Parts: sequence; structure tokens; C-alpha cells
Amino acid sequence: MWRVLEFAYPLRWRFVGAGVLAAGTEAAGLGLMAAATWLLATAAGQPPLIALSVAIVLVRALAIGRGVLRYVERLASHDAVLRMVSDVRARIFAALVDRPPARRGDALSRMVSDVDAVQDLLIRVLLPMAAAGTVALAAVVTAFAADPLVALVLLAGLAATGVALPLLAARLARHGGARLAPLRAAYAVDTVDLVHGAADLAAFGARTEYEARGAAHAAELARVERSLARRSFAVDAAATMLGGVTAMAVLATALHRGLPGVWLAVLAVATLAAGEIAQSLLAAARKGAEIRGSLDRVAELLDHPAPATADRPDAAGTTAARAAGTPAAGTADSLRGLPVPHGPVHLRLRGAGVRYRADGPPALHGVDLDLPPGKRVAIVGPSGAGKSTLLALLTGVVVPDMGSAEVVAAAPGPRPEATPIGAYDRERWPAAVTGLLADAHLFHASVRDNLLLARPEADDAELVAACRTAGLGDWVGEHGLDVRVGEDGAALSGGQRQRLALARAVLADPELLLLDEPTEGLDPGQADEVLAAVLAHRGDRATVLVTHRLTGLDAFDEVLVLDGGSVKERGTQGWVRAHGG
Ligand SMILES: Nc1ncnc2c1ncn2[C@@H]1O[C@H](COP(=O)(O)OP(=O)(O)OP(=O)(O)O)[C@@H](O)[C@H]1O
Repeated sequence: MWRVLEFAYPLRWRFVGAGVLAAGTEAAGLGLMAAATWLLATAAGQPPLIALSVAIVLVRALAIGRGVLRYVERLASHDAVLRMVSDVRARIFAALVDRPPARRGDALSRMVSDVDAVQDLLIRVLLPMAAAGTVALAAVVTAFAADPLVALVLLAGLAATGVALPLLAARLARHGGARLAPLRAAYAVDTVDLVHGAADLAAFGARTEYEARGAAHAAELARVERSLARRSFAVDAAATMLGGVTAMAVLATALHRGLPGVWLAVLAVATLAAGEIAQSLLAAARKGAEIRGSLDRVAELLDHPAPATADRPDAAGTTAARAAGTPAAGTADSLRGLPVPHGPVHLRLRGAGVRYRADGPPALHGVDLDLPPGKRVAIVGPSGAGKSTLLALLTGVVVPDMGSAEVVAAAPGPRPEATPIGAYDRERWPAAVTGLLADAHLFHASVRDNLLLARPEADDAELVAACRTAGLGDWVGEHGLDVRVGEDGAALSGGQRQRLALARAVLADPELLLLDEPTEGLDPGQADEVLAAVLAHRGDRATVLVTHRLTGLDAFDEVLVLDGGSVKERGTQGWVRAHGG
């Protein structure tokens, strides 16, 4: 909680203002009850109207003031919280972007609810607690002025309702959350499996079994939720009863102490009202217990920016940032670095190795590769050989654990001869090196928007030309650029999806184009045609192609065969021909 509250510090006066308004609202409510009771009790004695006029004005003022205060308080508290949350959201987003894709999914799916928890912490937990605590204390102090013993009884009643019961409610909520979380997770997994896997479950006759499993989890979840709801209602009922008992105890004490009749009425009604304010702490305590996990996750994300490769505490992003002399990854600053060179770049891998897990085998090791401007390299190898990892080194998403991945200076200058790729401005690095990478994502937007991502200033003619190069020219001619592609390209066929992703890479037109199996899903004839068109478009600029097929590699200067993370063979065009390409 404290880590998250650091974001509230710059807005502290706004929060103090919101707290004062919240306390004012509660105080106005309590004052209204007390003043109205005094007015009714006094009016029963039929005094001259002049004796009641102040109370009448006060009741009106408090009745109107309470509504106005509540409105202004809502505006002020939400304004402060939304300012703070936008800051937290930006920091979390930056931390997530720096995570390796493999570790983003879970954090991403939770991000929305976890950030909402930050909002709830202030609006539903801390501000109500501060307001209720202040007003309850003010009520006790006021009662003290009437009679110390009455104040003591009131204090005991309010402490039981506003402290002991909320602690119990928070404990129950924590305990309940721990029981519900795995059941809800299982239920969510069942639902996703049943919806996304519906076709496969039907194809393998497993639908009934999966439905039965989902129904069993749902029934168990409902049973646990019912039992927790019963306990929670019992606490609510105890709080209501305690409010009544406190009011009666206050009344009895006031009678015993011989307080005047009007005071008896005012104290009894005001005690009931104060009890209600204390009861609102039950909801705050429950909410507090509910959002604990979310706050821990937010704090963890803010405190420990993820390394850029999976499960390696001291790798990638942080190494890159250190090498570049920039702050650690996870902050927006980590995206800044050296300016990306204009014009052709010369990249070089020397003994480069990557290890995703400290206790696992390296995904890549001892790889040497020279990529001067204009060179075309093909990387072939079986699945899991490390081909995509090699491309990730060139994009700077992954930083080598062993060896180096560097940019070689074109001419001697003030800079060192070679600079790590990770030292460059990550936002702008794609101008030098980018392409069609593994599992390219298509956005739930139009063809045009998906393409413009690569080059926002491109005009329609350039978009259509890129589509034509990728073999999507006819389709775009027929459907236009404004047709929407669906979630991750779901409205397109597999081949169209792949071609659109390729067109985007072609449009980006970097100095070094990376293509990770760009023709996957196309039949061999089409694949050769598309690859030839892309290479023709590239002209004499550098390209690295990852492929499973040896055909069509005549146009490449070097072929690298990767297996088990290391280079097993390397050759030139002659090598390809000798291997039947
Ligand atoms: N984010 C990751 N976390 C942990 N291990 C990973 C991660 N990415 C890849 N690996 C592992 O590293 C090895 C190399 O993977 P890589 O994706 O580079 O292979 P590839 O040659 O591109 O395979 P494919 O042809 O199937 O795409 C594999 O054993 C893979 O399981």
C-alpha cells in the first residue's frame, strides 16, 4: 500500500481536501439528525417560534449542505484519484512493455483490475475510513461535553462497530478470497477452454466431459460463495444490532446521569447515526482485504521491472540499460538511449548466447554473424533451434548473456568501434532493424491502420504497393484499405493474415529487414513468388530470413544452419545448391 501511495504524495493537498469534504459530508449527516431531533423534541414543549428559528435554519442548511458537500467531495476525490491513477497506469504500462512477451500475458490480463484496485484503495478504503474515523471521534468529543460517562459508552460502542467488526470482516474477506481465487481461476480456465476450444472439443468428442468439469467447478464456486456470504451477512447483522445496543446503552447511561429529556432524544438518535457511519467501515475493510493482492502485484511491477528475457533476474533489459548508462528497464526512461544511426547499419554477433532460464540449456550459444549493409542471410534449422532468438538479439528485445550483439561504426569517430544494440533508443531502433517477427499481431482495426503502424506518414499508394509486394494486391484492390481485420486478424484467412503482416514489414522499410518465416501458410509456388517480390523490393538493402525451406535461397549471400542453439553449418549459395536448394 505504501509503495502505491507514493504516487499520491504529489497530490496530497487534493487528497486532504477530499478527506475534509468527506468528513464534512458525514458530519453534516450526523449534525442533521441531531439538530432535527433537538428541534422535534423542543417543539413538543410548544416554545415561542423564535426559540426554534436557529435550529430550523440549521436543519435546512445541513440538509442542503450535505448534498452539496457530497457532490463536491465526489468531484474532488475522483479528480485526485484519476490524476494519480493515470500516472500509475503509465508506469505499469512501461514496466509491462519491458517484460518479455512470455511473461506479459498474465500481468497484462490483470492490469486493468489491478489498477482499479489503486483507485479503490483511496476512494473506497482510505477516504471513507478517514472521514468516518474523524466524525466518530468528533461525536465522542461532543458527547463528552454533555457527560464523560455517556461519551465513554459511545466510544466503546463505536469502537466495537467501527474497529472490531471491520477487522473481523477483513479477516473473513481475506480468508474467503484465498478460497475463492483458485476456484474462480479454474472456472475461468474452463470457460476459455470451452469457448476457444469448442471446435476441437466437438471434433474429439470431449465436449460433454469438459462441460461436466466446468459445471462441477461452477457448483463448488457457488457453494463456497454462499457460505462466505452467510458469514458476511452475520457480521452485517451484528453491526446493526450493535448500533441499537449502543444507542440503548447511551440512553440508559444518560438517564442514569440525569441528563435533560431533550438531550436524551438527541443522544439516542445521534448515536444511531454515528453507528451507521461506523458500519460503513465494514465495506471499507472488506474492500481493503479484497484489493491487497492487486496492490502487491502493482507494487511488485513498480519495484521490480522485469528483465527482458524470461526468468533471468539479471539479464537483458537491465544489462542493456547498464551498458547504455541509462536507468534500469521498466521506466519510460529505459526506452531512451543513443540516437539510432541514419543510413545503413553494420551489425555483428560475436560468440552470442542467450539463456532464458538460469537452470536450463542456452537457447543460443557461440553464434558469430556479420551483417554489413546489403548482406542477405538465411537462417535455417529445426523447430526450437534458436532462430527466432537470434532475430530477437538483432531487434534488441533480447540482450546476449554471453558474447556480444553490436553495431559496428561505419567510420572511425568519437564513439567506440562497436556499440551494443541494447544501448540504442529502443523506440527508434525499428527504423534501423525490424520486420515480420514470430507471432506477429494484427490489431482489431482496419487494414490501413494495421499498415500505418509501421510508417504512419505513408500514403495510400505506398500502402497498396506494400500489399502488392506481399501478394495481397488483388485482395486489397477488391476490399479496400478500410476493411476491418477482426481480433488478431480473425476475419482474414491464414494466408491473408500472413501477407498483411508481411506487407506491414515491407512498408516499414528498415535498413535491415528481418523476416521470420514470412511465407508460412502459403503454398510453395506462392511462397517463392512472394519471397522473390520482397527481395526485389529490398534491392541492395540487407535482409535476414528465417525459414524451414531450402528452396529459393539462391539470392542469399550466406546460409546459417542452426541446431540446438548453435551454428552447425554455414555456407554460401554453392552450399545451398549442394544441399538440393
Ligand atoms: N521466452 C522464452 N522463455 C523461455 N524459453 C524460451 C523462450 N523463447 C524461446 N525459448 C526456448 O528457446 C529455444 C529456442 O527457441 P526459438 O523460438 O528461438 O526457436 P526457433 O528456432 O525460432 O523455433 P521455431 O522454428 O519453432 O519458431 C527453444 O527451446 C524455446 O523453448
